[in-house]
Amino acid sequence: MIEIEHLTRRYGPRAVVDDVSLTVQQGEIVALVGTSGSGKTTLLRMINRLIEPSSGRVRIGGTDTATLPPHQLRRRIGYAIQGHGLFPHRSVAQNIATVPRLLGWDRARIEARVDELLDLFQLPPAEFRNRRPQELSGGQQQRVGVARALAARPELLLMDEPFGALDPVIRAQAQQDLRRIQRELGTTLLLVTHDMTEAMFLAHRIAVMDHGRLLQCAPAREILTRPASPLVQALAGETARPFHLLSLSQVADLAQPGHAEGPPITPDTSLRDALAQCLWSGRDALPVKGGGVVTLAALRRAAAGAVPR
Ligand SMILES: Nc1ncnc2c1ncn2[C@@H]1O[C@H](COP(=O)(O)OP(=O)(O)OP(=O)(O)O)[C@@H](O)[C@H]1O
Repeated sequence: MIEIEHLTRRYGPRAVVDDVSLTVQQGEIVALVGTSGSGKTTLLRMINRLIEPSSGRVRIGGTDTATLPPHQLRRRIGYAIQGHGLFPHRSVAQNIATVPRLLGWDRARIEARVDELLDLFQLPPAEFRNRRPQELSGGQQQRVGVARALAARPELLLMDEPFGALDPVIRAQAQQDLRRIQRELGTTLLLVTHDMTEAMFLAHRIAVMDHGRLLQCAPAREILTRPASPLVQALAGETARPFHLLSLSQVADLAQPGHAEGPPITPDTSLRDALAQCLWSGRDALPVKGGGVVTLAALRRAAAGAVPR
């Protein structure tokens, strides 16, 4: 668990992070979103003390981070940034092994961990272990960056726009990978993103910042249906709101008995994709694999904020 208490960072008279308090539970994903320059990166970097707070406190698993030497703290916290920050002259395996080596793990344990992570990120170890970062695609480099951040099984992973540079297809894949891996490992994750769709897909709660202040921290559905202020509403994207709401639920949540023509849709498809299929194929209902249907009428109700099930 991370407890952020009245955290403030000033540059001169100006507080760029202003009295922010936030608790993140073990295994939870919180996405930090907000206007440009609102203090998201500064808040993230105060957690691993790449930036020192002017006042306030961060506790990780009950320990006040100010009581630990920063280098020791950083070995307990994974950190992944846009552009990956891989060491160009080191192999993939050496990059991933960075923190385990600093922690003095023995060679066999490090090698086993590197291969385990490469497998987890679907990069076959025999093929990728000895490559240099420049011999990888952008998406592969990004996965190695996250694997490196996770290498020493950190209790907490901080990510700053980790998928910002990826094209939409690889980005969607990277988001799915991250969600799967986070579930498998149970890592607590704090993520800065500019992409509200990404925040909604990944996060249990979304923290919205503006001018250094935390305006609201709540599950996506609440941010969309009960924004704390007009600015939160604007940041959540007013025109995209129905589509965001649909993206939060799956066909399985809305399926009802019945029969419909055409190719079936799988129960784990998002309602947003189901709507797209209805519109594109001109159908009023889609059959669901395994039985039942999802109807355009039900999708419309869900898009207007009705909670499925
Ligand atoms: N070293 C510094 N000295 C003075 N001001 C700084 C310094 N670092 C950051 N700032 C200011 O602090 C504010 C918050 O910056 P920060 O990078 O945390 O914002 P952000 O929300 O991550 O922005 P973006 O979304 O544009 O990446 C900005 O106005 C920035 O100009």
